[in-house]
Amino acid sequence: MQTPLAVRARGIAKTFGDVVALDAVDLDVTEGEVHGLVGPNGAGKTTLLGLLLGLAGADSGTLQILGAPVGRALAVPDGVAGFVDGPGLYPTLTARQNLAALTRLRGRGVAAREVEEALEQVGLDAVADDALRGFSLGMRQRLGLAAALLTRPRLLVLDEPANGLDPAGKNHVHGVITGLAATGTAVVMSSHRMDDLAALCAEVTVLATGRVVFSGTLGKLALESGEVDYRVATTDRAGAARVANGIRGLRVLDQDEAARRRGECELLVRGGVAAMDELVIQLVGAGLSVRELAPVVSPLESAFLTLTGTSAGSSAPDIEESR
Ligand SMILES: Nc1ncnc2c1ncn2[C@@H]1O[C@H](COP(=O)(O)OP(=O)(O)OP(=O)(O)O)[C@@H](O)[C@H]1O
Repeated sequence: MQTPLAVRARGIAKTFGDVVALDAVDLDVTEGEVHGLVGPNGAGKTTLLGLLLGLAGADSGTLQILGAPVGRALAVPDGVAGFVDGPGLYPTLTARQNLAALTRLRGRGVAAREVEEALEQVGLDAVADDALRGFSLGMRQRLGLAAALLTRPRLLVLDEPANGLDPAGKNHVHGVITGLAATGTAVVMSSHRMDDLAALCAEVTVLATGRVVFSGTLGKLALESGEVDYRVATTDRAGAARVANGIRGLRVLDQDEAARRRGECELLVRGGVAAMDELVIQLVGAGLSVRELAPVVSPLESAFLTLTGTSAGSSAPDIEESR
């Protein structure tokens, strides 16, 4: 039997004046799945999350949330919780008072014990009686998540939940998200961090200027990376470069200036996974050491840059001449 869909979006379009924020967007999220939304700034992630939260309506297309069609009225659909552009909280109230006020606003009585548990889950129990105005961005994000937890959502929608989080805060947030998914809650979250998505998401949707350019598992996304730059640490750079230059599908790139100054025995090569495998086999066969082989940019990030037509910032290193 197929797992029921928590979100089913088809052909969603949304414009703001001349700006096309979403164009023919499809999205499927199953119950119990953590689904990542990625894309460069302005790709349409927040707009799409806003539609899921009932903050705006689509211009066209169909949207079903938790099995019910979303109409034109703007309201948070039943069973949905979350926030975009940071949670709406009261700066003068304490963390605990904020949670109590928010649950009262939603007309749902919540036992004091539930509030304590939610604060504990996001790691804010020690600062429960501190006023929100002294909270950092990461602490506010965690309190927003605690408020969402209290509604016992079946679909949780989060806009860059890892924003501003220190490692301990990140652990709490990751723990909450995976815990909710394990009990059947669907989570849709945007993030600019591929490592967070890799840690949490089964599937991702990549948006670029309002269009879906990829949807599927992270394994499938990594395959879109094509050629990736790797650093090879070896004891004999010149010898390793000779071997690498003889391998089909592999290019030796100029060592960056900083590494050259440090006198590092590092080789920078560009190629696909098969060419990289061949390099290791041939280096070892030639009696040359491979102390380390690591991608300069992770295959996931590389796939993202390729699919969205963005660059890694610095221009691609020049190709080194064969010796
Ligand atoms: N209320 C609005 N009025 C006018 N334009 C808007 C509005 N909301 C979004 N846009 C535009 O729609 C496009 C998509 O914006 P959106 O905020 O959804 O992107 P995003 O992927 O969330 O970006 P970021 O990563 O920077 O948060 C952008 O060009 C943005 O300027």
